[in-house]
Amino acid sequence: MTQTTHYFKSILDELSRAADLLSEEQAEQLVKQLIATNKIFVAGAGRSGLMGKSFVMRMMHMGLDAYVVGETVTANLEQDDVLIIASGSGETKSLVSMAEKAKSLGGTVIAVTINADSTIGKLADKVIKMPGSPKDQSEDAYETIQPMGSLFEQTLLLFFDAVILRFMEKKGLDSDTMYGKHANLE
Ligand SMILES: O=P(O)(O)OC[C@H]1O[C@](O)(CO)[C@@H](O)[C@@H]1O
Repeated sequence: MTQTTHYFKSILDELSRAADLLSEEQAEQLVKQLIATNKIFVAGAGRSGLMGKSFVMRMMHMGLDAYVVGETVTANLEQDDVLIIASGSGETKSLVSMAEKAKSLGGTVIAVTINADSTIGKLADKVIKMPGSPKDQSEDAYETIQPMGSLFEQTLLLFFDAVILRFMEKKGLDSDTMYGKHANLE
């Protein structure tokens, strides 16, 4: 095994441990919220934002009215719409302001974060706690061989994909029906 494939397996081990630490109840609440909500917005900075984008794409494939905050084409957040904020630290400044704005507009804020006691965690109506180490690992005891927020960002991607599968199960969707909404001008 080369060193790179060895690292690959170590990352998988870390993700496997992360799966055991997720809350089924919090995940189920998120799925229920997606079913009940009119419009869904997802925000995140940097790599956390990239994972959020992939989640929005699948929600669109499932027929949900979902948007990436900051994209050129997005709707307006209205009363009772949901804003999902993905932030490992829960302290990214632009996302703190966004959470405050969404609350002032009557939206429901869901924080997906490592740090439930963070500024965004405290502002949120609901917190989905992710295991892992925040990008600043200097004072964190969680063990990972990966730099900064990598483990959180990978966990986020897999968690969101698992949420998609649960939503599909509840709504009787399959890959064929969703493929009907796949981009066909690419
Ligand atoms: O998830 P956070 O803590 O809001 O940080 C945002 C982003 O900052 C980065 O460290 C890069 O600037 C990314 O790895 C991370 O996704």
